Amino acid sequence: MKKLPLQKQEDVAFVEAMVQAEPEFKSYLILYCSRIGGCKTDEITKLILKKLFSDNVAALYSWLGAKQKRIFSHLTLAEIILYSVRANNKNATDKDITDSIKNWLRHAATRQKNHTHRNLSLIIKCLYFETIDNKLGIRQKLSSTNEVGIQVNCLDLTEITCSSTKCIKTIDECVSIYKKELDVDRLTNNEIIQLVLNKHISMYQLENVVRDSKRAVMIRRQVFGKEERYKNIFCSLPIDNFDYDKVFGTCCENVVGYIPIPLGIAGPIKINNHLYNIPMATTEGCLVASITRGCKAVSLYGVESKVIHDGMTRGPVVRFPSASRASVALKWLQNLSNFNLLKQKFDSTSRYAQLIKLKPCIAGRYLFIRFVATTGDAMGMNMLSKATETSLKYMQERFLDMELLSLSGNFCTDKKPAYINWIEGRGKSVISEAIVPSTTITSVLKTTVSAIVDVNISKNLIGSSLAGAVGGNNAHAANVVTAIFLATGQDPAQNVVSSNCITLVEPWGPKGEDLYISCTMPSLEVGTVGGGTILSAQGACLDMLGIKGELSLLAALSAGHVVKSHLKLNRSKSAMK
Ligand SMILES: CC(C)(COP(=O)([O-])OP(=O)([O-])OC[C@H]1O[C@@H](n2cnc3c(N)ncnc32)[C@H](O)[C@@H]1OP(=O)([O-])[O-])[C@@H](O)C(=O)NCCC(=O)NCCSC(=O)C[C@@](C)(O)CC(=O)[O-]
Ligand SMILES: NC(=O)C1=CN([C@@H]2O[C@H](COP(=O)(O)OP(=O)(O)OC[C@H]3O[C@@H](n4cnc5c(N)ncnc54)[C@H](OP(=O)(O)O)[C@@H]3O)[C@@H](O)[C@H]2O)C=CC1
Repeated sequence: MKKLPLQKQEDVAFVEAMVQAEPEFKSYLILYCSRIGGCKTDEITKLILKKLFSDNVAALYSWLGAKQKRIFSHLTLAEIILYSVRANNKNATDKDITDSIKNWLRHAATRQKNHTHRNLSLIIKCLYFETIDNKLGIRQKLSSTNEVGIQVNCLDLTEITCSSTKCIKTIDECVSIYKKELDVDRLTNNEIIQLVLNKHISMYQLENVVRDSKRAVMIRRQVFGKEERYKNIFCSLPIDNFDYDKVFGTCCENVVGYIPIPLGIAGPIKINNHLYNIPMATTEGCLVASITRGCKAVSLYGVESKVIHDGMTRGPVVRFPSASRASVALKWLQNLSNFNLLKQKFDSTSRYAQLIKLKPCIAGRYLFIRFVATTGDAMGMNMLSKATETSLKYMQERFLDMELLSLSGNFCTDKKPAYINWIEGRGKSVISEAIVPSTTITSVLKTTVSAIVDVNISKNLIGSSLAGAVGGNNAHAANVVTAIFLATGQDPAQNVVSSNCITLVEPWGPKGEDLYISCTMPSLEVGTVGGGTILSAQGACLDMLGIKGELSLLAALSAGHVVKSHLKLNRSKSAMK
């Protein structure tokens, strides 16, 4: 077996012999190389070179044999590269391509020195050869190759099939294969695209149909890419190095790639005597710097933080024939033994969700019931929805005239500003406090206690109240909440309610030279299991915080960051001076 990238001169000699002896193998390699991708000529060329040659072997070559190296331009592989690059970019000239090759070969020795283990060898089973050569119509020719087969990445092999610009089968044959066998293993990507374009397969069902998430994403991109206006879009949208299996059916539909967001680390910050670094995904320059300065400002005494209440909510709306019937149901709900009956039903739906409270509210013949429950380490919205639905079914057995209008009656309230969350709390209710010594106020924040207090009163208290803000008595809690939510796989839309925060500051100490600051956040909707936390990058950020399975800490941490972020107020004040 040989592996790509080729590691030794003997491997190169072997493949050279193969491509010269087996025209089909040469075509196969061209297809393989032309699907490696890239946008500009230099990038395409280097990606191909990187897939084919290790730095070890590349260091033995120069384009024309200079420095007594082997002559790369004499290789049939060089011809294959030129051909494959042009297949990607028709405008690529021989000079552009050879310049890229020369340059890449020239630096091989340095790369080799710097990254001895960088070689990303792509391994797969020879089994795929059979599938692929069938698809390409090469058939048994490569069976001899199997003994010596080059190992390549199965995904790349799949790409090869899609690279074919023509359909080998007619659309009717494709439909027949798809319908009869209900799988598309025998179809090339291009043939599947034809099935999508002809509406035999829904775009969003590709994962189910091809049973290979990455292949589905690639096909979808190609379908969209057929539209002139999207032709160049996908060059800038990454596709690789992402676990699409985790996404499908859980995090997103109709997936065509992912959006990279810069991830910064703020801190460290001391919360309840532990030091944390804070992962923040943001595109707002200055934010991480601001939070890091805030963390520095409270580093002497650290932050004390507590979760004072825990309860995720779902508030359905039901309707009765009359207000008086609705009031009977209201009374029924207020009875403790009925609560316990409902709780039994509610709790039976999950190992973790536990009903702790019901808050009914009546408006004419409409009854709103706010179910409040703890949800273990999960944010809990799906759990609440499932458990609430089961509880309501039980209630409907008691109240045959009860009509369920909506499982969410906006009395929850999820993803909308609402006083009920501000007053009653939702998710984790967290308080955090810190003391900033006078010396820090001067040296790190470069302002005064009175200036900070002044800004906090005028802006966060008076200004926000004049504006009629709900939970907006702060400077930029949403900045911190959202950046941490994105980094750690929380539901980003829940920044609306989670950013509720009131920041309070006072002069502190015998002479009032120090600053006391607190942040109260009644509705942090966070989890360390479920939702986007299952994705590996987001999981890694949770690992950085060391809080998987210890949710209260995340809540505390978020609040702690906000404490720090609010110290940024001094900066505005300085600027005003
Ligand atoms: C899931 C559906 C769409 C099914 O809807 P359905 O009608 O059962 O599905 P269908 O199989 O009959 O398909 C109908 C069409 O939906 C689309 N469709 C169907 N499936 C897909 C898919 N996989 N990917 C992409 N598109 C899809 C597609 O256009 C399809 O037409 P077709 O192309 O087949 O002719 C529907 O039940 C729905 O919209 N549910 C609501 C889900 C939702 O909005 N979730 C957001 C989270 S809830 C939340 O965050 C806030 C909340 C709820 O708490 C706020 C509150 O308090 O109100
Ligand atoms: N449905 C809706 O209306 C809304 C849904 N969402 C979305 O809901 C998702 C989050 O829902 P959520 O309910 O948090 O997550 P999940 O739907 O992923 O539910 C959590 C799952 O993890 C299991 N679990 C395992 N270990 C634990 C543990 N230690 N603590 C808690 N649960 C554990 C639960 O078990 P078990 O099965 O025993 O409960 C449950 O199956 C997000 O994707 C969010 O975007 C957001 C807003 C509204």
